[in-house]
Amino acid sequence: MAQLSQSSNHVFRTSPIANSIAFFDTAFHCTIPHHISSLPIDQSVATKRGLKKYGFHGLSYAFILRSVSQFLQRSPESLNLIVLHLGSGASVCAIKEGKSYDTSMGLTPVSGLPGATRSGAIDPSLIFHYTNKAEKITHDPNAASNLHVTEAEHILNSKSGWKSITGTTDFGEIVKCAFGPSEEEEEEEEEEAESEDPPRLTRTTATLAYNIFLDRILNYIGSYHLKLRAQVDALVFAGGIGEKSPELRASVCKELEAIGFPRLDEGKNQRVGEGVVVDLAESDKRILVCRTDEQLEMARQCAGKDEFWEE
Ligand SMILES: Nc1ncnc2c1ncn2[C@@H]1O[C@H](COP(=O)(O)OP(=O)(O)O)[C@@H](O)[C@H]1O
Ligand SMILES: CC(=O)OP(=O)(O)O
Ligand SMILES: [Mg+2]
Repeated sequence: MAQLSQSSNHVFRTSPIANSIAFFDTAFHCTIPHHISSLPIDQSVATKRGLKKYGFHGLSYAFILRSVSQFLQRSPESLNLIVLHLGSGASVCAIKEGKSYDTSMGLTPVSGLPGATRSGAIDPSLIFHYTNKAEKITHDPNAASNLHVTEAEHILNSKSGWKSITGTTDFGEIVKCAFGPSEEEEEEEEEEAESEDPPRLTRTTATLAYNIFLDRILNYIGSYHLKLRAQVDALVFAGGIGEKSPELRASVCKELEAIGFPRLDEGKNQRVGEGVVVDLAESDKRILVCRTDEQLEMARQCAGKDEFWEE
């Protein structure tokens, strides 16, 4: 938020007469049913402090829903989708009858899928393993203030994920290393690297990061497929990784054959054709890639407001 507000200040300074319009990346998820967005905690605390699942990447999901609806020539209200927005921050959304029904990020983007520097969902007690005063856990608020939990939160948000395992935030590099040619020399180097600090990109660390990501993605697809009662019109890949990694798409889709998704057309998967939405396999359950565009979604939502066109 600090970075965001700094860039807003820059805009106010450089373009003082321009209208400023704010978009909430959470707005798309306001349709998530109460029991899904609610946390199993004291409800009076939750309500008073606004503690619930908000979800993120909403602008991207809005763009994807509209684009897929146009591509399939079906109304958004008739569509059930499982959408994977896989970028530096990654999330999954179950769209039921054109509305967000569940999503993997929560109160903050740290929950759900792991990402470039985020841990994703973990056992919450893990944060106490990052504090040096964990033995002081207590209901006494004065003692609790010494726990340095904010540092643990920083570690889970900014010092975890791919960066913490491989030393890089670039998933493209991770894929190259995990699938690249294996050489003996490289393996020797890896053995040395394992005990090294900070973490380095080796075949072992790259494969671990890749397999963790795949495993967590499958957790959500399985869960959302069931929640949508197997009535899924399309699985959609989006975001930098979803759009550019044929390896990850192939790994995910191979597992999905078990729940009735079609076999991926490997030619189409390797060379995704032109267009905002591209089909990778034709069947009742489609597998699509969508080149998402959050900026265009904001511009489109602005352009749709009559008040901005009045003289
Ligand atoms: N060819 C590729 N294969 C796999 N991942 C890729 C490839 N090209 C880019 N990426 C990854 O896409 C991610 C960035 O995606 P993007 O949606 O732009 O993220 P964000 O908006 O969250 O910064 C980076 O992790 C980058 O490494
Ligand atoms: C919420 C989030 O992770 O955003 P981004 O994909 O831009 O990192
Ligand atoms: Mg992004």
